Amino acid sequence: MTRRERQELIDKGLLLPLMEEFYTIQGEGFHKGTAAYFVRIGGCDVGCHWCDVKESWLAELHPPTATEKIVENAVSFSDTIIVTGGEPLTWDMGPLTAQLKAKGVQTHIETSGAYRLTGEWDWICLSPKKMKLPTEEVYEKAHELKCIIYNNDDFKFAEEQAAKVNGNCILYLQPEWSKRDKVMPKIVDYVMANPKWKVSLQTHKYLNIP
Ligand SMILES: C[S@@+](CC[C@H](N)C(=O)[O-])C[C@H]1O[C@@H](n2cnc3c(N)ncnc32)[C@H](O)[C@@H]1O
Ligand SMILES: Nc1nc2[nH]cc(C(=O)O)c2c(=O)[nH]1
Ligand code: SF4
Ligand SMILES: [Mg+2]
Repeated sequence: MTRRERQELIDKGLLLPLMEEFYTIQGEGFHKGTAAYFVRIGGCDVGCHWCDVKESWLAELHPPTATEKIVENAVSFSDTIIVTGGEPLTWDMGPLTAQLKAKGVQTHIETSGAYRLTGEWDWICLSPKKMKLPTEEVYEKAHELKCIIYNNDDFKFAEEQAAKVNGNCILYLQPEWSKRDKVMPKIVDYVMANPKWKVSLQTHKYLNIP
C-alpha cells in the first residue's frame, strides 16, 4: 500500500492507530464494575497536563489497524466494547461502530468531545477539557458527564459544563489521580452540598487492573 492509499483509509476511518486493547472491568463512571473490552486508539492533541496516558498522544507511534481486525478480535472478548484513547473523535468512528453494531455488541466511548461526534454509540461518556471545549452535538447526546477535579477552579468549570449537557445526563466528579488525597474530601463535601453530582473514582487503579 502506498502512503497515500494508507492515508485515505485513515481519513475514512477504515484504518485506526491502535495503541492497545484489553479485557477488564470499566473502572469509572456509570458502568463501573462491569466487564468490558477496551480499545485504545492513539492520537490526541488536547494536551491535559495530568493525562494518565500521554503515550497515546502521538498517532504515528501506533500501527494503523484495519477496523475489521479490531472488531473481529474485540467481539470475541465481550458484548460491550469501550472505545477510548487518546481522543477517539480525532478519527471517523463511523466504520468501526457500524461494524461493532452489526455484530450486536454495545458501543461505548470515552471522549473529551473536542471533535465532531462520529459513530453510533450506546453510551457516551463526555469528559470536557478547558483547552478544547466539546461540540454542541456531544453535549446534547452525552449519557454521562465526567468532570475531572484537579483544583478548586475545576468545580466552577464542572458547573459550567453541567449547564450545557442534556437533562438526562448523569453528572460525575472524578478526582485527578495524583491529587486524589487532596481533592477527595472537597469532592465529598461538594457532592453532599450539591447532590445532583455523584462521585466517580478510578476504581481499576485501586484494584490494580488495567
Ligand atoms: C485517558 S482519557 C481518553 C479519552 C478522552 N481523550 C477523554 O479525555 O475523555 C479517559 C478518561 O480518563 C480521564 N483521565 C485522564 N487522566 C486522568 C487522571 N490523571 N486522573 C483522573 N482521570 C483521568 C479522562 O478525563 C477521561 O475521562
Ligand atoms: N479499567 C479501566 N476503566 C477505564 N475507564 C475509562 C478508562 C480510559 O482510560 O478511558 C479506563 C481504563 O483505562 N481502565
Ligand atoms: S483529552 Fe483525554 S487523552 Fe487527551 S490529553 Fe486529555 S485526558 Fe489525555
Ligand atoms: Mg484510563
